[in-house]
Amino acid sequence: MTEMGEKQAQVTPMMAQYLSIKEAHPDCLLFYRMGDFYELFFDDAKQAAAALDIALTKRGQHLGEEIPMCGVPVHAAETYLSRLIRKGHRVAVCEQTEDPAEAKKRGAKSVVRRDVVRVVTPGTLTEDTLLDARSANYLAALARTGADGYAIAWCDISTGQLLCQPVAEAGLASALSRIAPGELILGQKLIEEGSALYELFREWRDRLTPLPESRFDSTNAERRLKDVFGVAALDAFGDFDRAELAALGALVDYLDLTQVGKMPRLEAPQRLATGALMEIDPATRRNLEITRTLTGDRSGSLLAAVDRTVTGPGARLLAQRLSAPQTDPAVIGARHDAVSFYAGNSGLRGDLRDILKGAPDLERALGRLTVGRGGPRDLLALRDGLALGNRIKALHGAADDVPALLVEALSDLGNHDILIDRYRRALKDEVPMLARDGGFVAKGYAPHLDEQVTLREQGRRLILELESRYKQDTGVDGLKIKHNNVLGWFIEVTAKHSEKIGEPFIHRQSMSNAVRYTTVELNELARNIAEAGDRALAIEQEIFDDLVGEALARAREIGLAARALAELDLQSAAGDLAVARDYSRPKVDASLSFAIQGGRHPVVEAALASQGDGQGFVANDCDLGRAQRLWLVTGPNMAGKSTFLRQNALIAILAQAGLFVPAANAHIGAVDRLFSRVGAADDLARGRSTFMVEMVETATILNQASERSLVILDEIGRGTATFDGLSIAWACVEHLHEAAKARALFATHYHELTALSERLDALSPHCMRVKEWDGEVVFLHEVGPGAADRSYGIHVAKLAGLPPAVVSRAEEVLHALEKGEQSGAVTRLVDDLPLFRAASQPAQPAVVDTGPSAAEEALADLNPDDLTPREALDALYRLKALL
Ligand SMILES: Nc1ncnc2c1ncn2[C@@H]1O[C@H](COP(=O)(O)OP(=O)(O)OP(=O)(O)O)[C@@H](O)[C@H]1O
Repeated sequence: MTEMGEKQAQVTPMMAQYLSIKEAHPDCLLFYRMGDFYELFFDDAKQAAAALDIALTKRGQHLGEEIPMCGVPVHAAETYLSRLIRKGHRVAVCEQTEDPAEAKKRGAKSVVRRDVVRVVTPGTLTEDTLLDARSANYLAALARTGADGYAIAWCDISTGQLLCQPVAEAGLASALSRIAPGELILGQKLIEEGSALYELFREWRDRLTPLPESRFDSTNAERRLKDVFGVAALDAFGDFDRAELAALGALVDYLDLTQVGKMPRLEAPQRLATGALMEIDPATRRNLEITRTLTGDRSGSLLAAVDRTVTGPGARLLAQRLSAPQTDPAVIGARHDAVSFYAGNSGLRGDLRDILKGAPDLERALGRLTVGRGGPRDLLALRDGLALGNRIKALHGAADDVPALLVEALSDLGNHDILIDRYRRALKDEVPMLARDGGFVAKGYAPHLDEQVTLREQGRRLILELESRYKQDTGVDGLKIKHNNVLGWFIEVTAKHSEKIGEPFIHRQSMSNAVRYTTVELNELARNIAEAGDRALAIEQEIFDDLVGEALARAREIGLAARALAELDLQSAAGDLAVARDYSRPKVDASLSFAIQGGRHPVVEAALASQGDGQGFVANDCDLGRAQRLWLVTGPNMAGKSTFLRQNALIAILAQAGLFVPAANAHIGAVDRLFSRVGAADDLARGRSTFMVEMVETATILNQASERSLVILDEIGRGTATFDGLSIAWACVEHLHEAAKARALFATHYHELTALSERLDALSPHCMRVKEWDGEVVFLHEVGPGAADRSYGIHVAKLAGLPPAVVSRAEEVLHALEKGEQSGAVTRLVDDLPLFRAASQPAQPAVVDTGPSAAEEALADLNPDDLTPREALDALYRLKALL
């Protein structure tokens, strides 16, 4: 035998099994179940030990080398899993799929059968401990076909919602940033270097799961989808193109692959029509801090400022609505009706919110049950969540004029009395996490279970009796009958009493200070107890499966009720917000108007209110009607330009998401796309400077904005030399006005741009008001018509604590530059550009010492006292001629 062959022959049967399972899951860490542990070997062990900071040990040898190993206890596996998933790993969980006793029957050396039962990936999580209760976790698939272009399909496996939409290549970034998937599966080719989308996917690289192209085959996909939904044709769900089918099919396929045959409950796929949602590109989404701030926190975002929901599902629905504002005035109006209803019924709203505060997360409980990972607590969640439905329906029973959206939600709560009643009878109020621990079925529900429980308890009582009898018989008072997992039941006495122990005691174990025995009688009792216990557990497991089965048979209805609870939470929370913060109902229609009266910034206003220093937020109007659709906003630094711009964009988002808005009045012609260019950040990871980022974002806007769009541009061009910046800003304003014709707010320090209002009819100059008081500047935060004349930058610099010497020097320079303006020595355009004025001053001629000039010499020769007036005049003429 060759050396290699010899080594291979040394591979133990268990290692051979491990290696073949591992080979089928090369991209995952393999959690290999051994008793009470999941063990990891070889490279997996090294990676996991480093990621989890646990000890790396060794176990036996493979091909002459020691095998690195680490392990995590099964009972604590979730915590370790969550850490691995967060660090970007995928984990294949491999369980023992037969009883070790069965394996033994095949021969002493046979290995227990094992199989991967689940592949844990970021987009397929269902455990509460692995998920954030207030944000959705989407798994998305992106497909491309030659004829139809791209499509994205996505689902939340804990809720079963399945959506898809066709997307143009240019819209991919927006769509992905809206969905924000926890995991994105896509064809390998799309992310190959050189692919047109390579750049786009860099941003998502931690969440990508590339798969072979064959998984995106639309014909296979169609077959698979028909299978999963049990239909002969998919037409009933909508008219899907090939790309959509491919994306949906790949998604379903991947679920099957990772859940290993336990397909989660999926609702019929819903198709999002093009144009149904307000498009918000990734930069705008980020900069407007809709669901997260620029630093990635929820707190400080628009979502956090307006979230008054009291349940996890309600919060998730709100995040989803804010991420995807609608464009259809009818859909939006229906939501506003619902908010209006709760805003106007404070008693009902308060009662509803009190009920909802105790609501369990029905959606996620159902999600876990459908993939076979549920436990008794999930059944309790169903029981209690569905029971709330009845109370909520009763609460609304007496209300008048309940709007359509809420009527539908109330009807979706459904009638689950039979299930609730059965669960009430079947389950205890305190139940363990896992069904296999037993002890969750209520007494009286199943007599044959109670019998076994009684037997088990009787057995325990008999053991106590036995203990006191043995104490008497032996005269050893300290004799005890105990139980542990290794020995089972045993009798224990301290070592010094051991000589008093004889018949019928059989020695089992000697410890340093105690000796353990058993007896035939105790063995008998123990066996009875164990058997009763096993039988009880088996019965409980059967009951559990039965209860789960009943829920799964009604999964669609329970899903609807869960969604309805989320909707009711969201709408009543929105009503509460409207009242508490004085938000009003916006009018959204198909016009092109954008008229906000008394608008406020939801986040800044809330922040000022919480500081409570009496400095309230100053409300401002904004009217981008046809005649003045482009506002040019000038004003000093710190006067509130950015706040004003952003507040109008946020008001549009809130209104179209279906919420009320922080304004006295708002009339908005539905915005189809929202663009912003605000703030500036380097994108060094992509090798883009601040100015480059600014220009890329500006280019997107100018290329894509139309008259239905809303554009906010803050200080375009400030990142480069003043001339360049002004020219770019100038051209952008012209383009927006003439070509895109979008409703737009343009904030700038280039006051020169206001001159454009003479030529561009719909350009309307506005400025932030300030008051000068005793040499100090007071910001009024008020927007009014007209243009600002100064920037007060030095004033702000002083407020910011620039050293006094620098501030006074800056004032000197400014003064000199302003005086220079009157010299008329530079062109008019340059005059208006303070920074460049200095550079453009004509250089002073260099002084070269060439001796006295002829005129100077002639002058030196003159003696005024000797001259008559006539001679003096002649001399003057001579001198002039010498120059
Ligand atoms: N309408 C308002 N009411 C009350 N305070 C406001 C208002 N608008 C802005 N502020 C306050 O003024 C601060 C500065 O506002 P903002 O950043 O919008 O100014 P800016 O004009 O864009 O400044 P810069 O030109 O320096 O970027 C804000 O942080 C906020 O606290």
